[in-house]
Amino acid sequence: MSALVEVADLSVHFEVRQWGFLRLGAVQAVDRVALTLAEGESVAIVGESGCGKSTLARTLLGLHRPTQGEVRFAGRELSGLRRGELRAYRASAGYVQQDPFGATAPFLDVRRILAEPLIIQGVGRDEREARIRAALEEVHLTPVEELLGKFPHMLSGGQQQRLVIARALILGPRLLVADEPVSMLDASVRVEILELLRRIQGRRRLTLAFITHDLSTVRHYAERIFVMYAGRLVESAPVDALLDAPRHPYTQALLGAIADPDAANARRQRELPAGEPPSLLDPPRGCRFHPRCPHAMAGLCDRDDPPDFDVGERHRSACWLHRE
Ligand SMILES: Nc1ncnc2c1ncn2[C@@H]1O[C@H](COP(=O)(O)OP(=O)(O)OP(=O)(O)O)[C@@H](O)[C@H]1O
Repeated sequence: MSALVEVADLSVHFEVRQWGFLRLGAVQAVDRVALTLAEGESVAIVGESGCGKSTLARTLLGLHRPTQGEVRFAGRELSGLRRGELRAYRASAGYVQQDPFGATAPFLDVRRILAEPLIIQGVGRDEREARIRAALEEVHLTPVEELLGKFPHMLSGGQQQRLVIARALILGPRLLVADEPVSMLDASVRVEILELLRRIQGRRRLTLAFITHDLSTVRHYAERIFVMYAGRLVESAPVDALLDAPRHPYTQALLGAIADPDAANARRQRELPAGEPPSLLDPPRGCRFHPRCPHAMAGLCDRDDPPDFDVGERHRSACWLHRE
């Protein structure tokens, strides 16, 4: 499989200022992340709230500029794109946000919401109408005729997220970034929306980056998992290897914290280690997980940054435990 997205040594830091001028420091939301997504691959990026998942996702979409490092899409570096090229890139990369309610303008009807990206790309009226109808069919927002004139507040939460998905797909992207696409929805519609995304991903051979804090759902929706902690990528592996034999102490703790309904797995129900993720304004030296890690080695983990170690087939873990 050829690479579609290549991220190298990527850092995204946000300057924090008081009264607009006094520099307090920088939030290291994403720090020295490297990853590659293959064309047609479905991956999940997981981690606790505030670990930098959304910042990474938005940087893949060209919405944040890297502080350091680069993001390449189909071989082209995003920060080197000119305005017209960036517009073309936006057509290649769809975005499904967490909050479907806030993602659409309340005063536009469904037809107009879906027409907007097509108008920006200069698509003519007849073709627009045909593509809008096809998009609504694809996400099962039917009967199409009835839906076209509705406004977002007339739709249920699940219907609104289908609309957001239709809009993300309408320009025929090669990459779809879905940031916690079901976390604001009722439990009853979550599976439907996840199934829909999976079917569309398979049918269109899309590269799907699925951002979530919920490891319990990813087995069904991703081929590979990337685990983030405090702005860093700490482990990546094919989904079965990561869920069945996690190697990084943070992933092990995260998995242990999942309430697993399967009694055979009840022994895995542990708590995350005490403490909070560190402040990204002043992250700990060495491994960022070391203050919470049960295996932390004094003089090493609190001093030196662990590199990525190969611990299996396409399985990498950034932990000093693997150094032999
Ligand atoms: N524009 C910004 N300016 C300053 N700090 C920011 C900005 N955007 C994000 N951050 C900070 O960067 C860190 C990572 O945030 P991010 O939203 O990427 O995490 P996340 O893992 O997606 O969390 P959540 O699941 O809660 O959305 C947080 O500390 C957040 O406060």
